Amino acid sequence: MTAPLDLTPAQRAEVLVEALPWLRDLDGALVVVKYGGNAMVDDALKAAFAEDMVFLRQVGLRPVVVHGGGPQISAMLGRLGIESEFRGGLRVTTPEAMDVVRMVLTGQVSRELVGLINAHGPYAVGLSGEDGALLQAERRTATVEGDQVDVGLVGDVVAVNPQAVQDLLDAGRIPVVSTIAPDVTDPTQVLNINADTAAAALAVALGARKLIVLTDVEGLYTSWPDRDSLVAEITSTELRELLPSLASGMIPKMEACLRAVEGGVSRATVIDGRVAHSVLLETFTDAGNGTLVKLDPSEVVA
Ligand SMILES: Nc1ncnc2c1ncn2[C@@H]1O[C@H](COP(=O)(O)OP(=O)(O)O)[C@@H](O)[C@H]1O
Ligand SMILES: CC(=O)N[C@@H](CCC(=O)OP(=O)(O)O)C(=O)O
Repeated sequence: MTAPLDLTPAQRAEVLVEALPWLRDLDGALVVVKYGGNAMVDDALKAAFAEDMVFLRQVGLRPVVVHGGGPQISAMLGRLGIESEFRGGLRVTTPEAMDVVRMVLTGQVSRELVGLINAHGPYAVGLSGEDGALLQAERRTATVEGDQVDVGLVGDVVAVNPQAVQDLLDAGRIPVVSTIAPDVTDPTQVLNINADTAAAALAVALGARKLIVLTDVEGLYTSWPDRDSLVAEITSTELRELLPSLASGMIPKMEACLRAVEGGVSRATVIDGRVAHSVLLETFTDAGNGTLVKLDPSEVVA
């Protein structure tokens, strides 16, 4: 590996020293990292993401990866000639589409991430919400212009049994979670769970210190697509007010951040997965990046 040529030795040392308080503060911290399908666009970026997970693990954090794969599912559905549409940010999931969702998430996206991480050693183990009864879900509707609409086999997580993930963490592994979950009323039926939603539920159940959501945009824009409206930090109260005005893809993402901080996760951030090593920058530098969601100070229970 070559050293960055545009930094002097003193500047390089400065970067390392800047990480020290963060390394100290986050020693042993459980961090849920949601890797969105739109941020998995480029092989070099995916390899950098895998390196970041191994880095976190190596310096004493406990990363849990929850991956998406929306564009990858859409591509496979297209190849198979199965129509698909999103309503209120959620894929309308027929039984036929559900088979494809499960196949792509657990058989393709998870396998690829596990392979990239394990290029560094035997760290990653893939599991879905079905494994070890990790997740249970119930069917949900989507909100479209204030109305509740049926989106088929789509669920919301209602119960998490985090033991399977804890066991892997205790064994020094990096769990890589695919967001398929059995229906709580009929465990033989699986449901398609939005990965942002599942990541938040898992972060809360695991008592995570941080939720980091990687996407393909710099962060949250309060009046999208006005490029001047990017927010560095937002409180839960401000976010609750803003949520109804948000557009499709950002709704589940920001709802997830809100749900995480309301559930006791100290920090939830949405960061730009198109930037190589964005997780390291977010975790170990003072500037951070993206949008940080924090519980309103008035809501913090002492
Ligand atoms: N207010 C907003 N701030 C930022 N991005 C927004 C906003 N509203 C809509 N978007 C869109 O949401 C997209 C991210 O959501 P999505 O495509 O579902 O990502 P992912 O695959 O990472 O889950 C961005 O690329 C952007 O086009
Ligand atoms: C219900 C629902 O919409 N599920 C998503 C699951 C994958 C996902 O969330 O992927 P991203 O994080 O890449 O968007 C879907 O079918 O696309």
